[in-house]
Amino acid sequence: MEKVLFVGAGSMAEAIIAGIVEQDVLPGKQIYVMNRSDANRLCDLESRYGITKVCEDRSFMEEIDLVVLATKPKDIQQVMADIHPFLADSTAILSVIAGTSIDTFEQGLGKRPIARSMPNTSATIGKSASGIAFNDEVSIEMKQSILSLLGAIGIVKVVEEDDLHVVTALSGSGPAYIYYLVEALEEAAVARGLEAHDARELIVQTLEGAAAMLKTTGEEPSTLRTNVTSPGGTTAAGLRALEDRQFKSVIADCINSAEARSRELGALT
Ligand SMILES: NC(=O)C1=CN([C@@H]2O[C@H](COP(=O)(O)OP(=O)(O)OC[C@H]3O[C@@H](n4cnc5c(N)ncnc54)[C@H](O)[C@@H]3O)[C@@H](O)[C@H]2O)C=CC1
Ligand SMILES: O=C(O)[C@@H]1CCC=N1
Repeated sequence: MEKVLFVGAGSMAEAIIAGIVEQDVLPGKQIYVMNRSDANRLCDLESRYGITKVCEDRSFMEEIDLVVLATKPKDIQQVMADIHPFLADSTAILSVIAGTSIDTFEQGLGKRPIARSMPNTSATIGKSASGIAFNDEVSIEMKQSILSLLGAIGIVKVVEEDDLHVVTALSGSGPAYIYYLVEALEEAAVARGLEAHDARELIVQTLEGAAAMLKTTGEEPSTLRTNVTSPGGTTAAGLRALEDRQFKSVIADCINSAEARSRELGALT
């Protein structure tokens, strides 16, 4: 894969571009980026990542190997109408758009190789947790190229297309839940008298340590939780407060609501 065009230059596109450039998967100049408006945004990306910015000219498009669609779902019909006439038949599509189905892309862009994925913003530092599904037009070689592109920005799981809705709810939106947890922990700690700076460092290290324990020990989270929980101790008291407030049911509501919204967004496009 030599030339990749990003349509949409928002936070997700930047996270992936940053990951690709940082991991040296493609030189910046082979990454073309177009946006609806905001020329300053394209200049900014050009100066930071060395990408090639695209304005009115569409003649370069027939040389593009892969188009990454990174607009909001509501803009996709307009995007497809804009780019379809200029794409070569062999150009593949990689969507990162929440909800929108492969079927919708096939209707708007014709039967061609299409991958629908769901990365997350930790792509910026090569730590995305992405899901992906392919249509039947994607060759083995193209699949490998796309998987290595996404692999450069983190881990990738190939899933059934329908499961991308729950992947979106879990790991696409997931970083926001973790940041919200950090906010809540910090507010509680500050309310109990800790300096915000100290609280933040303690929380982030606790998250990092817990994630590393899960990865390196291979233990079940419930076992690791039990190891922390002394009978009659502080952790048991804290966990009891979470259970009293139906913590697991709140989290299930969170995932179910996000999944339902992904399906809704898909139906709207
Ligand atoms: N932000 C996140 O954490 C994640 C977002 N996504 C998906 O990525 C997509 C983009 O999300 P964000 O980057 O957060 O949104 P964003 O609003 O930051 O970026 C969207 C960009 O698309 C551009 N755009 C709109 N219409 C266009 C058109 N016709 N032609 C060219 N460019 C156009 C806008 O100018 C904007 O820069 C969404 O579909 C979202 O579901 C997926 C995974 C994670
Ligand atoms: O909130 C959203 O709709 C997008 C999809 C996953 C993360 N951000």
